[in-house]
Amino acid sequence: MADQSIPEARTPEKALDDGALHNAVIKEGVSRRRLLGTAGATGLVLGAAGGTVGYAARPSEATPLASVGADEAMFHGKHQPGILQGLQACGHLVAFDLAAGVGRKGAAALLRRWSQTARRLMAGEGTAADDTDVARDAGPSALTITFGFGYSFFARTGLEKQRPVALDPLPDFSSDQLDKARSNGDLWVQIGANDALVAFHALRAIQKDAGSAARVRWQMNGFNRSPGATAHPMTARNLMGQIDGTRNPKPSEPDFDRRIFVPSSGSNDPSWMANGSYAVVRRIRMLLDDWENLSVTEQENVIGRRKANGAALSGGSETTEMDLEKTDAQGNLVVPINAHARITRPDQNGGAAMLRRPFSYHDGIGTDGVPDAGLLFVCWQADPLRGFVTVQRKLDRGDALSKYIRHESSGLFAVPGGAAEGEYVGQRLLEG
Ligand SMILES: C=CC1=C(C)c2cc3[nH]c(cc4nc(cc5[nH]c(cc1n2)c(C)c5CCC(=O)O)C(CCC(=O)O)=C4C)c(C)c3C=C
Ligand SMILES: [Fe+2]
Repeated sequence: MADQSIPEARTPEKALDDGALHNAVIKEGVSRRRLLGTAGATGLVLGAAGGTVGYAARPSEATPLASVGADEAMFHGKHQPGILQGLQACGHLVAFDLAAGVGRKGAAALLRRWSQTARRLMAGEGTAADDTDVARDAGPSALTITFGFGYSFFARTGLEKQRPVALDPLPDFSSDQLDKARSNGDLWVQIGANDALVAFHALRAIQKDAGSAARVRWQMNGFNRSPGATAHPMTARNLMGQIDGTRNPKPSEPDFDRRIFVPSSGSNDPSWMANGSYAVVRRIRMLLDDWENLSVTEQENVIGRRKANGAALSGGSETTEMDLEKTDAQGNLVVPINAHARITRPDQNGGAAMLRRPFSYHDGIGTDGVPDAGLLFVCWQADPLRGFVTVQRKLDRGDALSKYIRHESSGLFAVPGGAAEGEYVGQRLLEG
């Protein structure tokens, strides 16, 4: 897999090797305002000089835990941040609906405010006014803030002609048990950071910026493993204990851009979506009591990969190609015919691929008496019909995993390309 791993030590603007997804646009540096003159800053400098430092052992005085705070993702760029960066430890997904009468002008003003806040906070600065101080003393901590538009945004702002066909509502799937109140929305914001206070600070700032122009429709909070928690960078695990993300498309693959990002020309998308991507967001509850009642062998047959190391059941290591034809002594397929990792493969789905970049969630015990926990499944693609929908249709027809999960909410959002210097996100739509 690779690697939804979160690297432990980074050099300035270092692009990680192919496996890593990807802090390619993360640069290491002491945040101007927050860290200067603090003990943390010293730790960071030591960390940068020291190269890779394993955190598996008990932290020593030289262990630069504070280096996590120094990681900074760029707000301006070809693509919005929060798509190519490695998984972050904390996340908030939040959808907003515009207030009645706000219209295109009000929406433009909101996106301008949000972009200014995102740029400042991602650089480790405070908000332009009335900062809450929640992230005071912390560095940027790899904060990313990503903005998207839902189907309903376009009618509310009189921009129907600019609505991409790709935003047409997702089809119903037979296994869906969706809560409409926690689905879709006019606007979507994804916040991720490697520090919980930094992420919360950003969430509050975005909410406050919304003012009376938009109200929160739904919000979900998630998490991933903290950077440095494992002895070496590795693919993330989910709450079922599986290594999850192994076969994500990699930026170095020749067709990566074509699969994940809308091209500048030659597609059916409106020009304002150039270099953008479509995010499908599904809150997927894991039926953990049922899952944990299975033996490890049964669990591995559901996925088609080993739980310990993510290797395909046909053998090898995590990155060894799965042998779909391999049979055991009795002639049975070693990777079961309905195993999740078999039937989701691009070569079983007409080439359909997506970049999965999820957060786990846990909201205590549900009213049904079992954990309200699972995956905030976020996947990115240039065309959701060719990506998510194709694969989910297949899963709906017979995925061994479906007995152990429940899709509880859904969203589809058009995420425009990154803002150039001096621009705000979505400007080409709102002022085009
Ligand atoms: C419609 C798309 C998908 C949904 C929904 C989905 C849910 C889901 N998946 C896991 C765990 C794993 N998924 C793995 C691989 C995998 N899953 C999808 C798509 C969806 N998953 C794809 C496209 C792939 C990769 C296929 C390939 O290219 O070979 C794996 C195996 C390791 C890996 O490659 O990541 C695991 C484990 C859960 C728990 C889940 C819902 C809660
Ligand atoms: Fe999956």
